[in-house]
Amino acid sequence: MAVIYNKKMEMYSSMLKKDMNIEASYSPTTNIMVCNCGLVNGLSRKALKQVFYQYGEIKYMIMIPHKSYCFISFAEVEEATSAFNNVNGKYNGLSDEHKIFNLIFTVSIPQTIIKLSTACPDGLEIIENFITEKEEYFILEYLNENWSGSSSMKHRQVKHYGYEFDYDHNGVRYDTCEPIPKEFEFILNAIYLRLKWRPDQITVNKYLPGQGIPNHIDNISVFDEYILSLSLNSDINMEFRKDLFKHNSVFIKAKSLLIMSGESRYEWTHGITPRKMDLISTVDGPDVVYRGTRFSITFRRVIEFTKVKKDLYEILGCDKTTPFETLKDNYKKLLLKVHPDKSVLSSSAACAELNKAWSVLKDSDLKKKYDEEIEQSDINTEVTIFDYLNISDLENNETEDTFSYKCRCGGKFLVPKSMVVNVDQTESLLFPCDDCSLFVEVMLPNSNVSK
Ligand SMILES: O=C(O)CCC(=O)C(=O)O
Ligand SMILES: [Fe+2]
Ligand SMILES: [Zn+2]
Repeated sequence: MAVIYNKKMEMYSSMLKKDMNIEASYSPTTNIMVCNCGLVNGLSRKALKQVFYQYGEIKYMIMIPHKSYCFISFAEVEEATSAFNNVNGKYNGLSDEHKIFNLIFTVSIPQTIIKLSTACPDGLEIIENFITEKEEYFILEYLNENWSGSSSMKHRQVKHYGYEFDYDHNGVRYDTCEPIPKEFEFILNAIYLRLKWRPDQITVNKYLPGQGIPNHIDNISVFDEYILSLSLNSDINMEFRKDLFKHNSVFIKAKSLLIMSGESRYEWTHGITPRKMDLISTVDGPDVVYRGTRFSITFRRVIEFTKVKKDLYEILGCDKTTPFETLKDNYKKLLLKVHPDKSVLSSSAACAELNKAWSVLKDSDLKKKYDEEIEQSDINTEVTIFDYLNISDLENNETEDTFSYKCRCGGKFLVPKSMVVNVDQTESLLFPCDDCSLFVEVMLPNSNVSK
């Protein structure tokens, strides 16, 4: 029997020859190419099998990443012939864009199983089943019930706890933000057991199928060395990129915890492509899986205020004594590295930081002023105020001569009574936490300061 292909099918066969160096066959073989459906348009192995299994013993299904065709191989020519006659050009029961397959017989099929790169960037760790199904359900229930107050970004919804980013001041503030709910406590504890690290800022992202998050590096001057993400309700591919050419797609299952530190946190961007499905590796070869609604909980720790402040010289990799020409060279080199046009690694924050440093240090007057400021800054270290309090806010149960107040870090602010009771002062006083770098400001009774 000779098979006659129309013009369109002839076009597919010449594409096949060009792409894969595989010949179309004008008599039946065991091999069939599905010309118009493949991984790139979301055809899964399962759907392919569903169409063909009834015609005989399927030997291979070859799916090729990023291609709109695929191959199926039967044990016998008769089986393939029957499949061809029943499926080609006919409604096959699948939905939408997959409902009609155009087929050709081929002399052979691609031989090498195409593998997706599964290497992880250094410093990236994925812990599968970090929480149980029950715990996942519990958190999802909580999030769904408490989702009001979230803000809609272009491609997802977000909600912050602990601290939120203040775009006006390019820093974080806790006073406008909901505290971390106690429902998350068991996760924080499990994280602490593992990393001896306790996050204090949480972002919950909600992605519908087709939504994603642009490639980015989490702000390095606000958050410290770990960025964690717990995935809920749907698996997903996260894209990691470094320089222009390094790209890894990492498949992240629901209930798993992603830990970014080291290179993966500081040198690779991460992002989620807005798509309804993902390409994944299976033991049989590549496949597609469809996304559901996904929640992710990102855990971060805010760098205490004093650490955030970076010396302008440090930013340019120099010091006070570096000659002007070297400063200028460094600035140019570093800018190339972070500039959005030059590299996917770009972070606009890094770019802005460099420009800020250079705008001051290139100007001899400003530089002189800045040098004087640094000398002064040992004396005027800035502090972060955790809360403004009246004496009545303080707890009286510490010791006979001391009030106390709980810090969000678990530590305490200790306030000697002698400093605040029956004192003839009209101002307020600052008291440090005994465990972290935060302060409370206590208004004295005579004070007129209202905040
Ligand atoms: O959804 C995720 O897993 C990642 C979220 C993320 O990168 C972020 O919130 O910074
Ligand atoms: Fe992130
Ligand atoms: Zn504290």
